[in-house]
Amino acid sequence: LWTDTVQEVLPNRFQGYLSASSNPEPASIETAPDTAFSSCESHKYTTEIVSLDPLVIYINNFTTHQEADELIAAGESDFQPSYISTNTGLQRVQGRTSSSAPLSPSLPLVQCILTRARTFMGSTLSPTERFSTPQLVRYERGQKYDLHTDHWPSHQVDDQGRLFNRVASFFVFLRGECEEGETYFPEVEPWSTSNSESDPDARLEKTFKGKVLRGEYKGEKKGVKFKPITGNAVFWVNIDAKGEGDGRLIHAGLPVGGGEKVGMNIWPRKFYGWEDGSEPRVKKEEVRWV
Ligand SMILES: O=C(O)CCC(=O)C(=O)O
Ligand SMILES: [Fe+2]
Repeated sequence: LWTDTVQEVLPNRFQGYLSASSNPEPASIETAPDTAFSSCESHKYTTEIVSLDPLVIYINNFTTHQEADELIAAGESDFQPSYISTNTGLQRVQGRTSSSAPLSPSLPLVQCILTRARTFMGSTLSPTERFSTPQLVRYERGQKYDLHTDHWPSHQVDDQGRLFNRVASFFVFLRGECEEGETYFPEVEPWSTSNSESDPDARLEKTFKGKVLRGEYKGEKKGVKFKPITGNAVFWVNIDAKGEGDGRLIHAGLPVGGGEKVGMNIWPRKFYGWEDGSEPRVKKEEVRWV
């Protein structure tokens, strides 16, 4: 039962339980309340496309308010000043003043949310392509995350020699009780502003009812920003079909004016071949997930 072949065909939420490194004693398996999985499977989200190219999708009710609170509670004791992940390791930078907490993917609720994200990704992820450890980010008054992209400028190499990158991002607003603090994409024009509308801002307001707004950069109207609303999420694609990073997805967490904003980063990873050409460094059956 504990072979990789079995793992590949199992739903994502069970894969962790069966990994070769985990204890296969059934008694040691942490079980989730039935409600966690049933609410997970029968998700209630709806979607609206903000931009087709690059692809940016607004997701209403990606989590329930209860799930959002439970996710925050799960990471509560692990918040640390935020770092960024670079080619040379983790770094503290002035441009990111929030605090962050990792969320263990083995927690049933976290697995549930990752399963939801995997289902959303449809056929774009293979069963062996996994998610980075999800991350909570918390901002208090004045805290922000300056313009950045979520993908690495060059693909990362896993311990098997495989190249990987963050193909897409979900940013989920888990607590939106704040002023300002929008997630801002200066290079993404919402579709309605490119239509021949006499007042694209009014049209945007009408379409998204205040959830999605025109942004402003150096005094000029530019791009799009998303208001933190508990349970809602923004999804976008970072890496194009050729495996190259799309700089148009540059974005920022604007400074929070007051109150508190908590978000959750979910980063699906895709593989982009092997570091040393096409040859795997290890035999295929020895490959373990990262
Ligand atoms: O806080 C936000 O609105 C965006 C956060 C973000 O982009 C990130 O953590 O990578
Ligand atoms: Fe980001």
